[in-house]
Amino acid sequence: MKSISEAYKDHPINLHNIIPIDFKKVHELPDSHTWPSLGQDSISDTSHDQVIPIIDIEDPNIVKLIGHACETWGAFQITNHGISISFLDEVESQSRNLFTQPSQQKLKALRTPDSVGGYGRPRMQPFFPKFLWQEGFTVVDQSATVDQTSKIWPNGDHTPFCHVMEEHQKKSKDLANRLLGLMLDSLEITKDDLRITLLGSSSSPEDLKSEAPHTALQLNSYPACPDPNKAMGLASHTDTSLFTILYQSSRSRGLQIKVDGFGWVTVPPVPGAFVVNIGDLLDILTNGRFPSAVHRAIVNQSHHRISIGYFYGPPCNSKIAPIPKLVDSNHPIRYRDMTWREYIGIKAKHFEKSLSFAAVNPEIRTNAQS
Ligand SMILES: O=C(O)CCC(=O)C(=O)O
Ligand SMILES: [Fe+2]
Repeated sequence: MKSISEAYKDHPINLHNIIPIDFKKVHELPDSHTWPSLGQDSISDTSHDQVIPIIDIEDPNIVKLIGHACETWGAFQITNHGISISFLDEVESQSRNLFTQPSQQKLKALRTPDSVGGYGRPRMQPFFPKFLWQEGFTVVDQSATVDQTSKIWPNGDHTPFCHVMEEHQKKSKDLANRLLGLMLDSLEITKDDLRITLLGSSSSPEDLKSEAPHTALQLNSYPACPDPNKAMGLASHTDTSLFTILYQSSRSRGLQIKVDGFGWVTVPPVPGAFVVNIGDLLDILTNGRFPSAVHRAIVNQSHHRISIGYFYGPPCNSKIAPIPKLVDSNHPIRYRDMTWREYIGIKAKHFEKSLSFAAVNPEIRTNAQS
């Protein structure tokens, strides 16, 4: 069975699209990074700030609150989750530390065209004619990360970074498990129902535990930008995860979610909170009940913004299909069965139209693609 990292190898990206510019040397927005058609669309409307709910994980109504947020917005912010602000500050500061290294050092950890982990531009880059104002570092495999970061920081200085990222992945995994349970409860779906869809009826509950979920930590860096209204951090997209747990630095706004009837809504940073957004895989598994959130990151002139996304996925050999209990005459089946690997292939080819390609009837579009 191929791993997901191996599945990505089937869809290599052009090297030109991987190497970020040296942002420190750029004082005017280059034409290569100027998005002419953004106009007013890039300006956030602060009056809509409170649309995406902020939920305390210890709230007695947590199941209802999470279910409502997922169905309505495909996203929410979660507080009181047990991961301390001081720890998150450390994760942010180690990420900042990596991105403030000289360009020639960071390039030593450049991901190869067919790999997921390491330093580089976002995987979505090839879908756009203009470059994004972003550089990223993806942590998938701990030993590869140790290897790559030891090239960025010679003399063993990579250890604190690697240690904190490993801890963050562990803590995020526990939180993701807890959130998944709450999301399923809100739909009256058990973990067994989910397991049978993902791994088949001959699998056992131990299989879901022993088959490690596929996860990745995505560190995003958006340096202060000379002309933010003409630049784009990460363009409109949905995540290829069950859901994503995102930490954003509290100093500057940047994340926006597209909401029907509102347009682009800014998700303001709440100190210590995570943004949770539904990804394509949970959209498919819930038969569209939890829509994958369309989102993007805009940039600003004064701050170097950092965000850290934990992409939570099912085991690598999973089948992705609507859970039968969520399909009935009122909720006709929206998506066809496929393996996760097949979906990665669809995404690599069709990007934002991927959910339509997974739909039984492509005319029935999810609101993830409006
Ligand atoms: O930086 C952000 O707020 C969004 C990051 C994001 O969407 C991603 O990493 O997929
Ligand atoms: Fe995203």
